[in-house]
Amino acid sequence: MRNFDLVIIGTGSANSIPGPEFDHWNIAVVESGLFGGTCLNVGCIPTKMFVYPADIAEAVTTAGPLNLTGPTPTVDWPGLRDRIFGRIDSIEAGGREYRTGDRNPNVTVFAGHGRFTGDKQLTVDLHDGGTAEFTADRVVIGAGSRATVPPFPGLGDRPGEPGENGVVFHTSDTIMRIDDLPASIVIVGGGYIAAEFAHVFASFGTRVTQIARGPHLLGHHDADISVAYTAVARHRYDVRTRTTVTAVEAAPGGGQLVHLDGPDGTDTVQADQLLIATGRTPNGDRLDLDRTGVAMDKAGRIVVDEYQRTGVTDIWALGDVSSHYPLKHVANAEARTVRHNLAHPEKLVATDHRFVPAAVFTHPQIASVGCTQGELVENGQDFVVAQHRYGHIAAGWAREDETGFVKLIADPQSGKLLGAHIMGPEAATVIQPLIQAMSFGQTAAELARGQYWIHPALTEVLENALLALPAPLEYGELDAAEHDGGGVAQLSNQAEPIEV
Ligand SMILES: Cc1cc2nc3c(=O)[nH]c(=O)nc-3n(C[C@H](O)[C@H](O)[C@H](O)COP(=O)(O)OP(=O)(O)OC[C@H]3O[C@@H](n4cnc5c(N)ncnc54)[C@H](O)[C@@H]3O)c2cc1C
Ligand SMILES: NC(=O)c1ccc[n+]([C@@H]2O[C@H](COP(=O)([O-])OP(=O)(O)OC[C@H]3O[C@@H](n4cnc5c(N)ncnc54)[C@H](O)[C@@H]3O)[C@@H](O)[C@H]2O)c1
Repeated sequence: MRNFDLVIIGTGSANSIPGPEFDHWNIAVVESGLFGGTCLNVGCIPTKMFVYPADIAEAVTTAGPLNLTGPTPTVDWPGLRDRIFGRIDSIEAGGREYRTGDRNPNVTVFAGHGRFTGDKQLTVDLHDGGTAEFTADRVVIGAGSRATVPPFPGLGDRPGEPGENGVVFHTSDTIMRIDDLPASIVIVGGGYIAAEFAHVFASFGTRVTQIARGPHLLGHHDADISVAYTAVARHRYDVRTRTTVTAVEAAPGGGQLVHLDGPDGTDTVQADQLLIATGRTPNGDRLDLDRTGVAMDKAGRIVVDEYQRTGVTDIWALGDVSSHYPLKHVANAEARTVRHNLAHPEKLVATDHRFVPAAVFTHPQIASVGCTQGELVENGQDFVVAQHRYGHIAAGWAREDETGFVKLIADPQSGKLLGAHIMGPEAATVIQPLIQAMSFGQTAAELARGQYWIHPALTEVLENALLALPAPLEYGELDAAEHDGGGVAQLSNQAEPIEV
């Protein structure tokens, strides 16, 4: 049986591991799907390529307060879709060609589903019908995750294809490739994917109904953000919270009938398309891990330590298959850790998971880093809070922004930030100085006054929020700091959700 120095399962972030330092190793790369993984093919990149035109359509159609009125843009969906995937599909093909071609003579690509058959022994069910069996000195598992589809009555198990009862549903894997812009869509789920696609379709003029079982959308975010975001979303489209799907059936005239049970009783919504966005499941359960001794936790994630080591020597895991943070920038960071540790087993480095930021590219954008207020209350940790509205800085006036805000949470003793939560224009970019301050140990006061803030840029909303935080020395003397322009500072547990 052939032996490889290294076997890599999955070509998402793990595909960045084979580099010049491993040119003397025989490496097997196993990929069952599209080369480049989720982010490139069905995740971050295509979704954001849909979000950007959606942002423009939304801005144009809601520019009345800026004294701009005009026709609603017409969306050429097939053109938009083909432009996006024309670029992505060629990158996918180029990535596959790069690894299989002459430029990587030490790499063998196996197109098929890999799984363990023994201790560091694997088999691949090849797409061409054969199998490949080999052993490995080292294995990197970067097998990612897949869309979770709940067993709603009437729902089949193959997205994008009619079930026996004629029902067609989509996941994020298939919805971006549909033939036409739907007149109506039901989106099930209250998380990231639902928020981003609801924004895309609502901006393009599709009638959106979003179904969430919790009381608010984006329920894992800081409560002020999820309450405020839910209110904004309700102004844009039909949001049904505390609502569950009881059954789905094909509508007689085409489309789907989605039966619901919510606070006002039962209801049925008919829509051209149905998108299920109810979370993702790590793919470790499809690797026969018990054959090699790699453990998974109760949520199905492969258990790794801070060096990305599984419990089995020389088997590593990274990204969605093992991470508590299923985000591309985290998968990439974990891949860098594994790459270093494979090359320098005597000098291991750990992945820095201290301050993992995330953004939801919906409307308005949302970005966060660190603890939520709810987590701090639960942990009994002391904190101070400050908020500042975009509408109270000049860049917010320019936009007539009425909903955006920054919420900062800080440690009253050290003056360092514990968490930051932003909803508003360019939140994913605006938050970066806060991530930097937290990562490098700067205090809120140092960040606020140790640098210039360009006027009149969006980042002034951070400057004002930072200044609204009580300084560590003032802690205990202050119960509510007034700050010009609408910021508020409050001691622990006194922060009220801001109203929109
Ligand atoms: C719609 C959507 C939007 C997203 N947007 C963002 C975003 O804006 N920002 C962000 O940070 N994150 C985003 N994410 C999350 C991000 O895409 C993932 O966290 C990231 O891609 C995970 O990378 P990975 O390398 O762990 O796994 P993947 O990229 O999923 O790679 C795993 C690969 O392994 C292959 N594979 C699995 N099992 C096997 C097997 N047994 N044998 C062979 N091959 C196998 C799969 O085919 C896949 O190609 C988004 C996700 C989705 C679904
Ligand atoms: N911008 C980004 O960074 C970005 C964008 C998209 C996805 N992602 C990543 O992908 C992951 C998956 O996204 P997602 O939106 O599918 O998951 P999510 O965890 O963000 O949200 C899942 C939603 O589905 C609901 N849900 C779960 N099971 C359900 C059921 N049986 N019935 C009804 N509702 C149910 C949950 O209550 C939640 O509202 C995210 O956690 C995130 O890490 C990131």
